[in-house]
Amino acid sequence: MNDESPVAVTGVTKKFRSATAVRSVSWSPQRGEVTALVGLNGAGKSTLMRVMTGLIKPTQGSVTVPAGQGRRPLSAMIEAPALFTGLTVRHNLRIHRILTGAYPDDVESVAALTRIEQVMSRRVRALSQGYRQRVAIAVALLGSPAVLLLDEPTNALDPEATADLRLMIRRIADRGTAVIVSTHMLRELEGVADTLAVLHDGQVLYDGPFTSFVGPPSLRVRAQDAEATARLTALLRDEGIPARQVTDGVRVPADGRDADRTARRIFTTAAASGIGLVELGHITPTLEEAFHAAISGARS
Ligand SMILES: Nc1ncnc2c1ncn2[C@@H]1O[C@H](COP(=O)(O)OP(=O)(O)OP(=O)(O)O)[C@@H](O)[C@H]1O
Repeated sequence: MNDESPVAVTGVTKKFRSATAVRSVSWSPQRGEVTALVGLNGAGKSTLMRVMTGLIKPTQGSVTVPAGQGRRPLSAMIEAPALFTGLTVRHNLRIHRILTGAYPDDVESVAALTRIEQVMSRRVRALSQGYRQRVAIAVALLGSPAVLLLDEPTNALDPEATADLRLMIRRIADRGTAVIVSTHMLRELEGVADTLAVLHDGQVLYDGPFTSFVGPPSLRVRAQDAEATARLTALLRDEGIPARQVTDGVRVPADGRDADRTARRIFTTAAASGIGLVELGHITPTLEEAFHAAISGARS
């Protein structure tokens, strides 16, 4: 764990009687960053979050949460928000303020951060799903937690409420909290999350910058037939071009300004050897392609 990580997960495995939900996960989300914890249904996201909160004990490994230096060390919203639906929003916040030992001023500051000031006097049961979710997050923010875990917070939200939530998550992280948000929808936190952690079958397959996950663009080359494709791949490699044969042709990494020059070299090499090209174009992998590639790599 470094100075920037307010929580460290070390070698955590969680076994249930019939399933291993989390396998040897080591992970340390960073202060001031939004981390998207992405995985298919059953990948182990909720279990990992529950272990991080201390709700369940790991079978192996440990979770270290240093003292919060005046802040609450860790707070979470997992499953349905625990709100008193017959009470007003302000009353809910005041009760949780006392339960968490937060400062009285915190009630107004979390209300401002989650933009719920205009519903403070309304009963929770009269609120829309989007506002209930905001109130639940406001409750979780009492005491300025160093780490905030949100488990599938956009479930049941409409697109507008989801967009609001994305902005809110960013604002919270910008105040120095490590915000970890689980979702099974890869694109949901694109543009908001700094870091992506891909969980599959209980294991972390990728943990790094969100923007690096898809990898660089490449050139897609298709020759007239399989024999020509294999020959072209070998010729390009002889020329020092890192060509890779794939099922539908040849891929050549091609980033930025070099891409056009590399494309011309491929064209010239093919023409000089009498290889007919059926296709030569740029491709940028999508998030989904990168995700499926990561998962199928783990399966093989
Ligand atoms: N209390 C439990 N007892 C037995 N098995 C469990 C328990 N909790 C989770 N599991 C199993 O552990 C695996 C991971 O479940 P988990 O709920 O952590 O995944 P998830 O990524 O949060 O999925 P989802 O997106 O569907 O909520 C699944 O196979 C699940 O059936």
